[in-house]
Amino acid sequence: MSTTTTPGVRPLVLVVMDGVGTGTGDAYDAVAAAATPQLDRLRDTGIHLEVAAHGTHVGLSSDSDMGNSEVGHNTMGAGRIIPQGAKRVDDAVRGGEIWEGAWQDAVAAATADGSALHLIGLLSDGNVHSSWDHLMLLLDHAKSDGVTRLRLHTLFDGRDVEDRTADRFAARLEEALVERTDGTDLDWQIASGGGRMVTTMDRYEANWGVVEAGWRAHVQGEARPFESVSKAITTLREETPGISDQLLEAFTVVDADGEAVGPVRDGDAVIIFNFRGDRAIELTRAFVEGDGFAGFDRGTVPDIFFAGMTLYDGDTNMPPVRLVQPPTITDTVSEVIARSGMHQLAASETQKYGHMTYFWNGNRSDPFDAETETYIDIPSDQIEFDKAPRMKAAETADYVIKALEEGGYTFLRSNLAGGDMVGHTGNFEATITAVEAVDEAVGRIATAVEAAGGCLVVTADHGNSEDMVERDKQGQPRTSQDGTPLWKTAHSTNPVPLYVVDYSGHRWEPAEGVEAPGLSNLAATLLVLLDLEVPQDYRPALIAPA
Ligand SMILES: O=C(O)[C@@H](CO)OP(=O)(O)O
Ligand SMILES: [Mn+2]
Ligand SMILES: [Mn+2]
Repeated sequence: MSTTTTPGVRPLVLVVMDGVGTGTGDAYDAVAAAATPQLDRLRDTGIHLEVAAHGTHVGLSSDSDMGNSEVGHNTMGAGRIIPQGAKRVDDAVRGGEIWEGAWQDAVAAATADGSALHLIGLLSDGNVHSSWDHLMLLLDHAKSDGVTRLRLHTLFDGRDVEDRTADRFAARLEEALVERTDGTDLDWQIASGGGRMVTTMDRYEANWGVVEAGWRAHVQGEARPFESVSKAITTLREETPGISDQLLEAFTVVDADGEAVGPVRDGDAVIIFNFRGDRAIELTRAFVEGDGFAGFDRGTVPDIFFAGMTLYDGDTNMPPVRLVQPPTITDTVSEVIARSGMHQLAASETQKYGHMTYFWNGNRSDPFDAETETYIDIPSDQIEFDKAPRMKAAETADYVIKALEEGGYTFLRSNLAGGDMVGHTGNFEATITAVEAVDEAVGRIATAVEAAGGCLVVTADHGNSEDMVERDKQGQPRTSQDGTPLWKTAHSTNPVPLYVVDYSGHRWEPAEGVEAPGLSNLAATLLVLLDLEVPQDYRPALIAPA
């Protein structure tokens, strides 16, 4: 039996099954297709609720927006619905603040003799990391503010939008450029690009080589040369039939003499237009950090004006200059728990480490109280995740189980990444394996929580693996030309399960009259389970003493 540092309080364990929502149970639901005896057991023994994890429930603009890890973990940790992502930028556009300050400085740099404005980001309308509309607005304002030389560095998605649409997005962008430059002497061009999982958008320092590939392509103009972005996409697809947009090799667009059309030079202005930080921060650091930068050998770093769309890391104040200021999220649930003196553990593999720490804590990397909080980062594999779909589920469970056996922690939270990361590959069979590994890990944790006389809460941050096919407007599965399913790599708008099983003898029942239960109700639920006071502005708990 474990001893906890807070007498009389049993350990509370939260497991976030990343990207494991509740689907229809049809032939494209990898969660239903997987054998999940452990989750079935939880559903039968404890409280089972379904909560919303998308759209306005997590602070996004509309209920057609799928959930994602950033907003999901922010919302779970904050206990409130905070305006998020695209919506934050939309508000700044509406109020006009976005075109003041940093934007004006970027324009000033870019319109000085011979200089250019570089826009780097994800070419997508998925609204998870970037917004198509924001990019168009940047182009409009660059034109009205007199930016004559503009270069775009485009990362292909295939993850938040239908896969194998990079060519369509590139064509749309080319059209948008023509619309704005036709009949003018504006020199605006696409200068480089690549698939987001191999170019630039690494996260949590899992693989700096990805950022280095982007740096060579966007900044130095030294990646594989192509005469145009469309030529790059066609050729790379011919070389690897069926390749996902996420994996398209980094490239540089060159002119007839083989010269890169848009490397970043001294005096230029660079803006990363992604609003989400986890996959934008590493390239940001490569631009703004001094000699201490250790990610990779940058060569000569151009002396430029740099701005990000918004703040990507609150603790390190990165980037120091941004177009839109971020929301401040205070009194998050782990801050409240830290104030009570209870000890906390956060464990996750690298791919979701910042989700369980930084996003969970309202965009703050450091513990609130280093004396009482421990963060464990379990290194993720550096291969495509459908090749090793069990990911680090077992290892993550090992840490939680060991911590429970040794005692000392009152609140232990962890993330199991497989349902989401493998779901993003669009590989249905591998996603089933990933979900089964998650199920086993949850089962082992449940056994340890029971042995410790604790309480277990299991939920998810958004859907993904439970809906693995692209659908038409009527919700019918779409197929490729050869009749095979058009596998989906993106998240979903489905609800997620919430299981509460208390092995300590406390008895709970679902709280009555909670309106539109969602992820924002989790924090109060946890505080009630810990017998701590719930801050007044939190959304209510979903359980009450029976
Ligand atoms: O991989 C990512 O960056 C996003 C999808 O774009 O997934 P998640 O929100 O689950 O981290
Ligand atoms: Mn997620
Ligand atoms: Mn995801």
